[in-house]
Amino acid sequence: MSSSVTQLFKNNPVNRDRIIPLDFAITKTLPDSHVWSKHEPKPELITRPIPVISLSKPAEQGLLRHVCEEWGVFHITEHGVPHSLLKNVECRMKRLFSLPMHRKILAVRSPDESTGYGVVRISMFYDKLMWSEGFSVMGSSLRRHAALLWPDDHTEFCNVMEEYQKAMGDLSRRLISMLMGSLGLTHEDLGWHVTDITGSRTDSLQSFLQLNSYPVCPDPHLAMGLAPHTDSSLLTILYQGNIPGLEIQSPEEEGSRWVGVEPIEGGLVVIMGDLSHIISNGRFKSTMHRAVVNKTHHRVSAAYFSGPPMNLQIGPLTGDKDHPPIYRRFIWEEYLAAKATHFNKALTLFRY
Ligand SMILES: O=C(O)CCC(=O)C(=O)O
Ligand SMILES: [Fe+2]
Repeated sequence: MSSSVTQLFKNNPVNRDRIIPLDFAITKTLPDSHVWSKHEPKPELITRPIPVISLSKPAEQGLLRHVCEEWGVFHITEHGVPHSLLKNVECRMKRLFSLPMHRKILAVRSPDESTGYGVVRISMFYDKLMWSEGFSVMGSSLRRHAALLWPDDHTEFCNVMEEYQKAMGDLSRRLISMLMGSLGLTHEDLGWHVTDITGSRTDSLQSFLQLNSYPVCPDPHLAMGLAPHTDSSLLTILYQGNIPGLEIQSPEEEGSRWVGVEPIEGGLVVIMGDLSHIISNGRFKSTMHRAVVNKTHHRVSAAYFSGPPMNLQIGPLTGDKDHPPIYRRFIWEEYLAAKATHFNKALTLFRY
């Protein structure tokens, strides 16, 4: 991502005490700092299967628009990312997060940085702490941080993560084309709707990889893995292995119920981000989601966020006169800055 994003994090530093997670490996009871339910009662959970879209069946593209409007989250299968790569990523993540705390701390991100080891950035919006830790990768930060963790032995980790980022980049581009297609738009239209301030078209994606770790929790019903949020991306591709934990807000009863997104073997989860909601003029949902923890399994997930270059102007597709744009035009960087300050209220600031 551009240096202006780095600047964005510099302008919104996080208190250093709040970056280093608890040493979960030696914590046998849930400390008060991590007790959420007294603070925010957990709504009842319901189970409803999340739609599955096979990328090998072009006919299913027709389903896509409906699924994006209704759910904003879906599984994809036959996506072309080798199963062995997914398993390798999972295994490397487990190896990273199983390091002793004194090693992980060597790669801790500094208060004004976006990359490295630490709690997720949204922690700064909550009094309570989450039962999770993360490793954020952007641009060239991967090799720098991995070398701090494993001075003599980081090449394989970096190779796997780079291969994964490449696969996710290709898949993101393919999904974005499909999503535009489902709105009746061509790639050319995407150029028109996503043009830079000088008016020229660009195809390069900006991306960010967030590795999440949710250690085994002594009291999962009182803890929170990752607090409810929407993603600031165009779309996010999530690999969650085979341990459940991701939950989305029920499409029927916003705010009151959560639906568990059960992993499907070899599948990936696609989450529509705020930018898709805006580009589709509010049609596509950027669904509120969260991650819960469990008592028996260490869960890891890899979230790949993608979006347009930072200085590109984006805005709703010019609808017809019955559906005038409900959001103003802006650049992604502006949106991220608003999100860094106003978190879940940022979207409303861009409404007409
Ligand atoms: O770990 C998960 O299931 C969710 C991760 C997520 O929502 C995120 O990293 O933004
Ligand atoms: Fe997310």
